[in-house]
Amino acid sequence: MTFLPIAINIEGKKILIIGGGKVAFQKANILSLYTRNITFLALEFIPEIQTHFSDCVFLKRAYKKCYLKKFFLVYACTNDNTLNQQIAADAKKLSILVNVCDSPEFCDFISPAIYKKKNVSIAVTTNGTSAKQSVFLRNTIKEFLENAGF
Ligand SMILES: C[C@@]1(CC(=O)O)c2cc3[nH]c(cc4nc(cc5[nH]c(cc(n2)[C@H]1CCC(=O)O)[C@@](C)(CC(=O)O)[C@@H]5CCC(=O)O)C(CC(=O)O)=C4CCC(=O)O)c(CCC(=O)O)c3CC(=O)O
Ligand SMILES: NC(=O)C1=CN([C@@H]2O[C@H](COP(=O)(O)OP(=O)(O)OC[C@H]3O[C@@H](n4cnc5c(N)ncnc54)[C@H](O)[C@@H]3O)[C@@H](O)[C@H]2O)C=CC1
Repeated sequence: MTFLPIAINIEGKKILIIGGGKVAFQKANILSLYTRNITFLALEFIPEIQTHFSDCVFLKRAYKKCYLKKFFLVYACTNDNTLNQQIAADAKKLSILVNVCDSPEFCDFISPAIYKKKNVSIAVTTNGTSAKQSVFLRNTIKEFLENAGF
């Protein structure tokens, strides 16, 4: 796997999160540092998502390929590994960039661990190999910068 870190323009672009559990909530929380243009599609949503993202769009239904149309980025965050891989295959056919929460090798892009302050974003990735290490490094950098008065 080789992932190039880039910063992508999402102004006016719609983002779809498929899944309504803890991982979907985590992805949405990070996305919401940048946009509220988020649609959730799942059979069930945890209450935290419904409370914190009440201004977003909710589609309570089973996944079908046709729902991917018109989205710029898609996050496959269901608890069904086969379905997540199917979503990745469907997105690729439609030339939509996809993140798959349980299979880095199927990701067009991965989610870094982010520290954001105003226009500055510091993003750490491990090329998809260890989310835990990314989180540890992000937290260490954040603490360092906060202690330095940034
Ligand atoms: C490849 C990637 C794809 C992607 O999702 O984008 C991926 C994949 C996987 N994560 C797994 C586990 C966990 N992930 C987290 C948390 C985060 N994961 C994130 C990113 C990424 N995770 C991408 C790589 C980024 C890189 O290159 O380093 C963060 C940084 C950003 C975000 O999600 O937005 C976010 C922190 C958000 C924050 O704090 O801000 C925690 C909780 C924690 O550590 O705090 C655990 C439990 C750890 C434990 O308990 O051990 C598993 C095993 C699943 C299983 O089978 O159980 C896989 C699958 C696999 O690796 O095969
Ligand atoms: N990348 C990451 O940061 C992490 C990834 N994971 C992986 O993420 C997966 C999801 O974890 P959780 O959010 O905790 O799961 P969860 O069980 O809380 O939520 C799963 C969601 O998928 C939805 N879903 C299932 N089948 C569906 C279908 N056919 N159509 C539409 N929606 C459907 C459910 O309605 C539910 O909202 C886990 O299986 C795990 O492998 C786990 C931890 C961290």
